[in-house]
Amino acid sequence: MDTVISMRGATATLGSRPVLRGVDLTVRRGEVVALLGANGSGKSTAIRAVVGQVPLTSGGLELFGTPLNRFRDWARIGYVPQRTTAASGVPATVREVVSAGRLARTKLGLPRKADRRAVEHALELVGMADRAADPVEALSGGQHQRVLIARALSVEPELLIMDEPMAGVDLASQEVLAGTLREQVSLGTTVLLVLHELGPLEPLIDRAVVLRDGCVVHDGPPPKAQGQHALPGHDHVHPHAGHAAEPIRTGLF
Ligand SMILES: Nc1ncnc2c1ncn2[C@@H]1O[C@H](COP(=O)(O)OP(=O)(O)OP(=O)(O)O)[C@@H](O)[C@H]1O
Repeated sequence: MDTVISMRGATATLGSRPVLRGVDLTVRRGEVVALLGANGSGKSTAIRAVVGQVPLTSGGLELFGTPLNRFRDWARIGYVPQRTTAASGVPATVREVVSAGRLARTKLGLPRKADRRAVEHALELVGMADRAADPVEALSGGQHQRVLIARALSVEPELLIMDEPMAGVDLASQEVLAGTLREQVSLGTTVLLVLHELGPLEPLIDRAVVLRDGCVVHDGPPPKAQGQHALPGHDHVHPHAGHAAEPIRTGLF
């Protein structure tokens, strides 16, 4: 099977802190892999390293079989960073934000019909087509997240990388997103996502990689959450929930 992501013995340091300490992460074509772990275990850093935003201090990384330093094919990858607002102070409509994602494909040429169609399709996939002309400031947190995911989908990526796509997302949006993801997976899209709990995505996950203190402590079937909730000391406090920081018990770690 083709290997889409191959990270070998990756180490990375942020400030003076070793955050990745020899991470092996393989994602094969068509797989859906969840990256799990407690707060601060290095999940975001690992996927930011995959998309070239955090340099590795040692180890190797290949994307689609090409070493990162020679990889140029970013339009094959859709990336949804850990939730920031899609608005970021710049007035823009939902369609403009999603179209910005498509620029990776248009290569700064004028958008063609196919590009416009891809943007509309991405909006439909996340159930936001009827809000296309609205300013992003007017959206709820969950709707923002749907727009960011539409932006990543607008490039029609072969590999979709998402950092906690369900964080701070209302139940209705969670269901829409789970459906969107299911459809992408059925089309053969490879997916790597950071999750703090499997939740509604559990049926889609082929494999889980669990990090602890920058090391992989599990790589295999997704851990069963049930029956482990009673484990002590395994709280995951979610910083992006948008309400008072209640520890969320994942039962996974
Ligand atoms: N820019 C930075 N400078 C220094 N340390 C950092 C920086 N960014 C992250 N860290 C630290 O690196 C460690 C790993 O962070 P990372 O965001 O990868 O963890 P995570 O598993 O994604 O956590 P969370 O679930 O809270 O998002 C944490 O201890 C964090 O405080």
